[in-house]
Amino acid sequence: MDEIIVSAPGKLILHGEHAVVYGKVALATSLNLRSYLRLTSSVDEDNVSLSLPDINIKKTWTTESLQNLFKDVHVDEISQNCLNESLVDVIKEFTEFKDEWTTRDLAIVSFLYMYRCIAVTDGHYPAFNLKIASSLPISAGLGSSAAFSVAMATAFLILTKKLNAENIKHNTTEIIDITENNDDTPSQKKLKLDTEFVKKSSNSVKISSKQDDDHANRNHFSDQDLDLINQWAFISEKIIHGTPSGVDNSLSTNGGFITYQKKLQGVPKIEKLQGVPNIRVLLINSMVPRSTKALVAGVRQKYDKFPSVFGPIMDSIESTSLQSKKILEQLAMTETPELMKSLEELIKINRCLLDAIGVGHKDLDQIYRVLQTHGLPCKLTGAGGGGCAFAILRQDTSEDFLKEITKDLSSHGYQCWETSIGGAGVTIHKKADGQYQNEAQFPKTLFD
Ligand SMILES: Nc1ncnc2c1ncn2[C@@H]1O[C@H](COP(=O)(O)OP(=O)(O)O)[C@@H](O)[C@H]1O
Ligand SMILES: C[C@@](O)(CCOP(=O)(O)O)CC(=O)O
Repeated sequence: MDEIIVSAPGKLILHGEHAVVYGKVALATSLNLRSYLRLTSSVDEDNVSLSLPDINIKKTWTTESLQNLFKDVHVDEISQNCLNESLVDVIKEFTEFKDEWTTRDLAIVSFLYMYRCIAVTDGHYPAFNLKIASSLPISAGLGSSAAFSVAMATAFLILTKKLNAENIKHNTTEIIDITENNDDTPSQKKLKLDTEFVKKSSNSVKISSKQDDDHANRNHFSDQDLDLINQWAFISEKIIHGTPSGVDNSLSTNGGFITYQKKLQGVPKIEKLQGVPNIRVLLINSMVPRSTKALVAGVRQKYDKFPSVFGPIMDSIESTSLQSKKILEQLAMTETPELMKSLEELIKINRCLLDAIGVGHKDLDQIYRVLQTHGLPCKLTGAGGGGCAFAILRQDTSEDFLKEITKDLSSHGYQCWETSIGGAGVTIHKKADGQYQNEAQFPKTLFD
């Protein structure tokens, strides 16, 4: 069957979570865990179907019902630059989760919003099946919502040919769409899907890490395409999160290593770091689910109550980002015990700062204690309140040492694994020899 498959990575914030919401610099990198989106032509050609197996959601709407829903929305009210709150309200009313809004429900609102704003063009409502399945743990601080948003924005932009035309060959797969009749025949209009991208090395995104070269080779978006994807993904993040800083979607779009700073006015400052060393990272999942939206709102409340206390803490968190960035740059030359020690010290310091703003959790404390007995400092990553923590491993860390740590952590019910970082951002998976590139990494549920 004709299809589009795209994927977008999760992220690891090394330093700067929460502070980044207040305009401070964050230091972050992409993960090798990704969310995969598969868009196929609809068997029942009047339907739009959404399948989100990771959060147990399956929904189908007729294109006619969606047309009715959005009949009063004017094109000039739609833009990737700002969230249309009244459109969100219309969708919330329609989806019937009227009282208790969970983040999970907001995935549907975000889908319908993006469908209307990107997939509908010239009053034409396309029918299709869309599925998103992730190898990322959801709501664990690794940016699953951003990966979800980036993958969705990209697929809709491809579907409607809104990405840089120079980059796209219009000769590949096709999807059947019967909602628009040509002449008097109840005909099927064939909508071309642009799944073949021509390599354009002059403006393709630069991957700063030495790792994950196969991902890097698949990424041929222009900077302009990436900006458009990122802008739309940010809108989706706003629906799911409320007040995101934009660091997660920027990283999921671009991949690699970045420093990110939100500006109160104007575009955020994103610096792509080049030549970052091949650092080893251990990820630990506390298995405690939490909501970024609730945690960010909780910090905001306390910040507003005690600005003179929270302001300097946010400044200090920013300093951990900036100092660590400098160390990473030095590490690119050579790994010395002193530099590794400084990186570890900053991790310990920031962990205390994050505790001070109230985003710790007793299971995270337990993880810190277990790793400390092995001499490994670690900190939470993402919004905290549970979710994931990470530790940086020295290059000579042995397998036996890692096995011991894993055993210790799993005896407390925590998962841990070494992960590779700095890989490619949003990627289109093309078929070669009857197989998709990196198909082995796709979650099984993508094809169920
Ligand atoms: N694979 C997915 N399928 C469906 N929804 C997803 C998926 N990944 C993320 N989401 C959306 O993002 C939300 C999780 O976002 P959040 O709480 O910020 O956690 P994270 O730290 O993983 O980004 C989910 O509740 C859902 O709305
Ligand atoms: C806490 C914060 O800095 C990061 C949240 O990351 P995550 O959603 O927990 O993956 C919020 C933000 O940057 O929007």
